[in-house]
Amino acid sequence: MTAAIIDGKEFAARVRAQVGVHVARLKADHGITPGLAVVLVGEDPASEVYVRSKGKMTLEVGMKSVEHRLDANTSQADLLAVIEQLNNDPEIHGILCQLPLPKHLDEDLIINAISPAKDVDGFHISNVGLLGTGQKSMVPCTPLGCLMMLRDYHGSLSGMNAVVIGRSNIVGKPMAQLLLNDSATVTIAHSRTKDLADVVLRADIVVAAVGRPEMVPGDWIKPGATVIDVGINRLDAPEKGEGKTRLVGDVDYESCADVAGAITPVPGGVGPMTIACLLANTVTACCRANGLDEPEGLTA
Ligand SMILES: Nc1nc(=O)c2c([nH]1)NC[C@@H]1CN(c3ccc(C(=O)N[C@@H](CCC(=O)O)C(=O)O)cc3)C=[N+]21
Repeated sequence: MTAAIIDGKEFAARVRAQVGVHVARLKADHGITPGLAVVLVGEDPASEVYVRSKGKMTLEVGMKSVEHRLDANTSQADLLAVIEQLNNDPEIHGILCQLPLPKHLDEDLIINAISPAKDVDGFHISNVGLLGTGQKSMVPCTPLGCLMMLRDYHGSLSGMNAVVIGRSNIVGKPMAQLLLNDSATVTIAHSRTKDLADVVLRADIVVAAVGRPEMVPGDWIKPGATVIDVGINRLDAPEKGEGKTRLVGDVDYESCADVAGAITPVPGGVGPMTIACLLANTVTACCRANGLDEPEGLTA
């Protein structure tokens, strides 16, 4: 078998176009421009790529984009003051504080200082609790993007066996909640899981989110299964020339694509969907903040 490629880049462009329609409508009918603020503390190469791409796309869909770049040794009090200012700014509907933060800052405390209504990452404990109880929340962007692609490809996920590899608060756990809310049978596997190969072999849907380059080989994949690769790992690629790198996922693409029914590539899979869902969340947050009906199909 050769897997169908789930084109996240193309799907994300469609989501952004939808977002753009809603932004235009908010402006024309209500005089409101959705605004997204990104807070970046210090320099992290993974965050840099993301922030640049995100800022460009925020403007492309017609939203207001604000960036706060703070020094790596910014104090917790100063960072909290910036967040408080954004919480109180009526032109800002979404706030994203780039993770990871420098070690001297308490990540949980900072995330929970963001107003839950503006928490477009969906990391605030209040949003985590709402998602876990199946209530309306802000849904983390990466799992939301994965869910959109899975629903689009399969229609219903009801009764499917889904295995999520990875138990992070950012991807693994919320992904499992979303799959469960869509009535899949969900297993969360992780570094201590026994007989991981056998667990993954039972899956109709595999979501790999461990951050270990190419760790899932094709012989762990049930023939015809759908493979969603969340990993974005940068490896040295001396064969491409001195100092060159290449991006690989958490699954071994070649061998998995031979067995799977469908697979997301890296790059061009989950990554672009994450950014599109950030924009979608910002429009959703803006509508909720203004008591307006929120767009359909842009959240879980
Ligand atoms: N609070 C917070 N929320 C985040 O969502 C968050 C974060 N912090 N910190 C950093 C990571 C990283 N991240 C990426 C999103 C999209 C791509 C992406 O679009 N990647 C392209 C390739 C980009 C390239 O060529 O390097 C792709 O997969 O096709 C990458 C990385 C979000 N993050």
